Amino acid sequence: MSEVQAMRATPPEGTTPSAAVQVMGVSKRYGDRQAVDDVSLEIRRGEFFGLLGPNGAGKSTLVEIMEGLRRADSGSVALFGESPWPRNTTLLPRLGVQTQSSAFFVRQTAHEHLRTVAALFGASRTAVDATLDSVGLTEHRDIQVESLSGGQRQRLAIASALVHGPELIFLDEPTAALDPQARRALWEVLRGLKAEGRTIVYTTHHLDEAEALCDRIAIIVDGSIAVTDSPHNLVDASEAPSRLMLPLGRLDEQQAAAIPGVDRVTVQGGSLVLETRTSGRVLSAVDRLTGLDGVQTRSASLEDVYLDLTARLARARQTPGGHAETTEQQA
Ligand SMILES: Nc1ncnc2c1ncn2[C@@H]1O[C@H](COP(=O)(O)OP(=O)(O)OP(=O)(O)O)[C@@H](O)[C@H]1O
Repeated sequence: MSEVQAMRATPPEGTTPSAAVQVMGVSKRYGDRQAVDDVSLEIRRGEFFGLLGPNGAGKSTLVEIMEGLRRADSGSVALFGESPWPRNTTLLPRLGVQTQSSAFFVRQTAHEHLRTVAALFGASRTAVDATLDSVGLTEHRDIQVESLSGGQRQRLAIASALVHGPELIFLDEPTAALDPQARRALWEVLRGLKAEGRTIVYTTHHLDEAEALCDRIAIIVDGSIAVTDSPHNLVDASEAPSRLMLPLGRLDEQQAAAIPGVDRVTVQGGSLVLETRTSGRVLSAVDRLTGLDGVQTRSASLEDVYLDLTARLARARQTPGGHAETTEQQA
């Protein structure tokens, strides 16, 4: 038995074959930059799992290690109980991978490109047509890849990750170059894949789509997981403020700021915006002062939670020996 076969024959220690992805104590350093720092997480089969975090937080590095495209300095990864590293050809047909720098056969048309990718996995011509259609590229099927727009190319990269019907799909910022219609159309495709029981690992900077799509998310900051939970639980447990929007002219800024429970007052887009963590109390006060006609409320969103958490972590970093008081719910 070769050394490589011997390494594959033994699943990484502590693996649970029922999990789609297990990341166990993975670290990766580039020079003096610790890109991923002792990350552990488990993604269940059929789960839609989001990876969020600021630029340079280590998301792509972590995902590439999960995909078996990059080697971890330490720790291990198991996909369906098997190590993706060194290159594990038995796992490849079960994985769909779209990276930020997907490679294309640029002299081919969109349809030829996808047929070529499909042929590598033995996927059918019907699958090619259906996948091209699902990403809205049917009318561009005969255009050369190098003549497609950035967003169309991105859709082709997504199609290339999906065409062979993989069980585990990694999408790294798939909607980055998509227009709003294409973005929403992709959400529907992804919801369909989730309904079929596929597992999706999804990196995004769009907090609204993480909230709309993901069963759970992990927020990564400086190579470490700051929090892992469902978007619902994170928003529910968060201390991020709600916002009350009043039409301008009803109260001035001083009056609004004097209401007990109001943390901050700003003027935004024709509204006086009151941030509060006690919205019921503030609403009652606004009702007494000016009535609630035309008043809109917006409860905290995942974006608020994310901004609140990353700001607190950044402040904690700047304070020697400081630590952020987060609602950490490590997986
Ligand atoms: N091949 C590499 N060589 C050296 N440094 C790298 C390499 N790839 C990434 N880095 C560095 O590692 C850190 C993590 O980068 P990574 O691309 O994983 O972050 P990210 O969270 O995916 O960022 P983004 O949201 O901007 O895509 C960054 O500081 C980046 O500059």
